[in-house]
Amino acid sequence: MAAHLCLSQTPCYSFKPSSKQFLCANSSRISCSLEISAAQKNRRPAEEDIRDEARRHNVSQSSGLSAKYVPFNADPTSTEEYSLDDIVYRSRSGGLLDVQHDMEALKRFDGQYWKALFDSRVGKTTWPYGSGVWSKKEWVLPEIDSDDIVSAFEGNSNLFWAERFGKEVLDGMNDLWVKHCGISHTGSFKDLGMTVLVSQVSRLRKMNRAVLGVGCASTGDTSAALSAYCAAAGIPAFVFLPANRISIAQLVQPIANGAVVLSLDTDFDGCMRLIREVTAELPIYLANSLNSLRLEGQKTAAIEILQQFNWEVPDWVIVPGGNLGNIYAFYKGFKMCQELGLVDRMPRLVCAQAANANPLYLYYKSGWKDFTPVKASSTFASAIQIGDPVSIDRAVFALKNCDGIVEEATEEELMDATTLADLSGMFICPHTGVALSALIKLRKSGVIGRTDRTVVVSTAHGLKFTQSKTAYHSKEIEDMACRYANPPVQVNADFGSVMDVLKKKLSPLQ
Ligand SMILES: Cc1ncc(COP(=O)(O)O)c(C=O)c1O
Ligand SMILES: N[C@@H](CCOP(=O)(O)O)C(=O)O
Repeated sequence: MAAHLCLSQTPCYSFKPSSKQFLCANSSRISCSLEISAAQKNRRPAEEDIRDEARRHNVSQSSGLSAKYVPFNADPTSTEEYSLDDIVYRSRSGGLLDVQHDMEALKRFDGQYWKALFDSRVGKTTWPYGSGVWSKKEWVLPEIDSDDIVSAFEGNSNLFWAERFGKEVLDGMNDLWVKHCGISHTGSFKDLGMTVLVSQVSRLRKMNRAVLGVGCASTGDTSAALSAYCAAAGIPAFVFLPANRISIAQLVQPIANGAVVLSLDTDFDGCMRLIREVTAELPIYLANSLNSLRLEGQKTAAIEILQQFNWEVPDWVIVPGGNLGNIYAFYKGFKMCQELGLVDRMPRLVCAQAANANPLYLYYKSGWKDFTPVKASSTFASAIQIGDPVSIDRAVFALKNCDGIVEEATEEELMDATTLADLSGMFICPHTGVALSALIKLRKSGVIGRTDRTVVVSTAHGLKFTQSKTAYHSKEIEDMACRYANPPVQVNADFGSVMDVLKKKLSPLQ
């Protein structure tokens, strides 16, 4: 069982970090890996589940590693800090918080060590490392007990080579990838952050902290993830949704998972204001990305991309932005990999917004001079219909520090891009369409080169957004040409009529 201790588990602190000793550690891990496969031939006893098994193997703490809350982008002389077991979402000055890891402790292990450790965990069922998030536990919540973790083995999502879209829509782009974060437990990238937040809540409740439930404002994906993870852990969930502004598929998710669903006659920004007021008054823990814990999970998607490229850095990563937590999470994931020696540079990030909800784009275009929240109008990319993003400061920091860019997409552009992606074999959400539209523009202007390795982050499953796809293919959208619509053909159920239709379809192909 020593194998579990040193390979699947945590850095062993019994050795010191000289390069020679690292070599020893690494070679001992290799021999351990042989032992582990022999040991795994024996299944765990029938009465044991995978949590029990992890406990028996003592697959648990990352001794010596730690993390805390600090004010986001604080002055280096600041001494303000909080334990992750505190219930705190804002700094004393009212600013954002950030989870700060003990980088010196993490640096006691070199980049090779971390790469080997993370790679060794992919695709296994070992609790909790079978999750793409918890396979990076030491960089996420190093101090949480594995017993407190609430996970659906999220992450490890497909990095899809968008061969046909790249070649045909983008004029021969041959290194284009779509990171399918939405092909996930609840159908969006929010699972990555929610497993971390709900796990911490589970820990706080065991510590008898006053957390009777967890709540969020949502445009549909945060609420779905929160409800599912809370249901899995038996924790009450409360979700505030803008009435008539989210898809039916998204609305039904929290209902089905037993959350208390409040449908409010306001937009997302109004729901966000309300949940902040409510969580300040009641023992309900705030689950929106204002809570920096969420971003610790979301950042693992960036680490996973590097891992999937065998630790090579792509040139560009394009992320659709709404409340703007995710763009910072990606930055943070890439930055940690650079600082800890897993890679030697950063990709350039692009944040893509719907033109109908574009406060970050306007700010960027003003040369970062003038930020004004906007009243977001209706968009098919409904999950990013946000005019007053809580993580604006995080997003600006991220973009400034990686030579980033902000782009926008009109309704027609984003729906056309979504449809073209679907026609090339994907089935994406409109937010991914926003990111692809940004890519199309940046390719056309030559900012992104034909051979640049580019990753587009797909944030939700297309099946949540069938209403907009149906409207497009039925050419029912006012003022939109719906150029790529592919409506079904109504045809009489007799051989002659069917043959007529098929011959017409085949003739241009001959
Ligand atoms: C599907 C989808 N894509 C993109 C986003 C944008 O993410 P963020 O709010 O972190 O900018 C959201 C949520 O806002 C979302 O639900
Ligand atoms: N798209 C989000 C909006 C809220 O974002 P969050 O990351 O702050 O929770 C949603 O699905 O609700």
